[in-house]
Amino acid sequence: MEFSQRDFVFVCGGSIPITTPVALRWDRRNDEKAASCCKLLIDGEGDGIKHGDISNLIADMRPATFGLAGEDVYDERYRKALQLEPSNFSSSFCPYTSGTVDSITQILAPGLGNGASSVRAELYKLNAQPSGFFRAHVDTPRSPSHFGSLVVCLPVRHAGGNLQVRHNDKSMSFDWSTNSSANQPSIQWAAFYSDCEHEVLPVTSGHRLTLTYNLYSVAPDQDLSKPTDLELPLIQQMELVLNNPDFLPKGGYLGFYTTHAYPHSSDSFSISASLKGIDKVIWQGFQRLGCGVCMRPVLDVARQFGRQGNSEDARPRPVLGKYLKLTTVDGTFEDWNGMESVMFDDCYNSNLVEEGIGFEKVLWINRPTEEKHREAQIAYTAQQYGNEGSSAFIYSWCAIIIGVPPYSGEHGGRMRLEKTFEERTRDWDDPLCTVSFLPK
Ligand SMILES: O=C(O)CCC(=O)C(=O)O
Ligand SMILES: [Fe+2]
Repeated sequence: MEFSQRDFVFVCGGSIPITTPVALRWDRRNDEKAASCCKLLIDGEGDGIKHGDISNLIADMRPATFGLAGEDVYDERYRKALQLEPSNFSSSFCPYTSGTVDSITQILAPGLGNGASSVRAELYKLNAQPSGFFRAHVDTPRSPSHFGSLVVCLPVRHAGGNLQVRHNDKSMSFDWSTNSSANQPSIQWAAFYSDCEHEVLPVTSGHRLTLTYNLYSVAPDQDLSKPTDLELPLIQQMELVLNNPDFLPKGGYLGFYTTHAYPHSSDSFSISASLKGIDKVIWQGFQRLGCGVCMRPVLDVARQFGRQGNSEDARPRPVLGKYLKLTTVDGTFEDWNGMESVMFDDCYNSNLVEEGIGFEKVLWINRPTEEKHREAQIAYTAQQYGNEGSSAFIYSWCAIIIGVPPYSGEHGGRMRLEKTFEERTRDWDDPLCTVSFLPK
C-alpha cells in the first residue's frame, strides 16, 4: 500500500480584509482609570489603531505563563509576553462570521463526508508581545477532542514576531508584520494541529497583538459516505488489499504508526473524534471496510535492556501497550538522555500495561518512528514545555491497530466484524476470536 504522508497538511492560514474596525474592550486593573480608557478600535491603518491608546491595554495585561511539567510557570528566558484571560476582555472579531472556522474545518478537519460544522473555536487568551517571544513548544491538550490551535493577529504595527510551525521535517513561517501596514489592512491567522511544535520569534518593535483559540472537534465522525478526493484513492487501495484472498487469509493485525500525537489520560484513550490528517483516513477507512480499529501505545524498550546492563542476551523488543498511565515527571531535563532514562524506567516498570496481542503479531503498514519521533514521543509523554501547565492530559505517539477479519472463499470475500470496537474499551485482546463476522 503506497501513499504519501506529505500530502497531508498540518497547518493553514489566511487573511481577512478589515471592513469595520475591530473593537477590543477590557477590564481595568485598578479603579483609577476611566472606563473609556479600556477600549481600542483597530483598523490596520497607520499604526493600526484608529481610536484608543495601546499603552493602556499593555498596562492592564499580566505576564504570560506557560506549562512546564504540569505547572504554570513564568520565565522570561522561555516566554516573554503579556496576556489577558477571556473573562477580562472581549473583542468584536468572530472566527465564525469571518469564515476562519469554515476554512479550518475544510483544511484541518475535513472528515470523511462530515459537514462544515465540525470545529469549535474557544477563545483562550489575548496576548501582546512588545519586544517579546515564545520559544518552541507544543500546546497543552485541554481534552480528548482538542485537536488544534488558532492564532489571530490583529493588524497593529510591529516588526518581527514570525510564527513558525513545524511538523516532522516540514516547517511553515507566518510573517504578520509585513501586511499589517499594507494598503489593504487585514486580520491574519494561522491554525495548526496542537502537537506541532511552534514558536514566536522576537518582536523587534511595535506591538504584536494576537487572539488565541483552542480548536475542538464536535461532529461525530461516523458519516463515512463521502470521502474527499485526497482520501478516496487510499481507501480504494485498502479495499484492494483486503479483497486479495492471499492477504491474511485467516485474518490478523495491521499496525499504523500515527503521524500526529494525541492527548490521552489514564482513564480514556478516546481519540477517534480528534484524529488528524492521514491517521483519520486509516482509522475510518478500515472501520468502514469491516475491520476493527483501536489506538495503542508502542514503546521501544531496547534501551531499557541496555541500561540495566544485566541482560546481554535478553533480546530487545518493542512492546505494544494496552495503555500508558499518566506520568508527570518533575524537574527540567537538560538533555534527552536524562529524560529518557526516567521515562523508560517509569513506563516499563509500572506504567505500561501490555496488550494481549504481541508486537510481533502485527504487520506494520508504515515504518516505526524514526529516532527523532521516538524522542518526541518521550517529550510528549513527559509533558515537556506546553503553553499551559496541566496534569490531566498528556501526549503520546501511538499506533492504530487494525483487526482484519478472515477471507472466506465460501462467502465470496473478506468477512466483516459484526460491530466495530468501542474505542473506550480496553478489552481488545483478541477481537478476531471474540466477535462474530458477517459475510461480505
Ligand atoms: O502568538 C502566537 O503566535 C502563538 C502563541 C502561542 O503559541 C500560544 O499561546 O501557545
Ligand atoms: Fe502555542
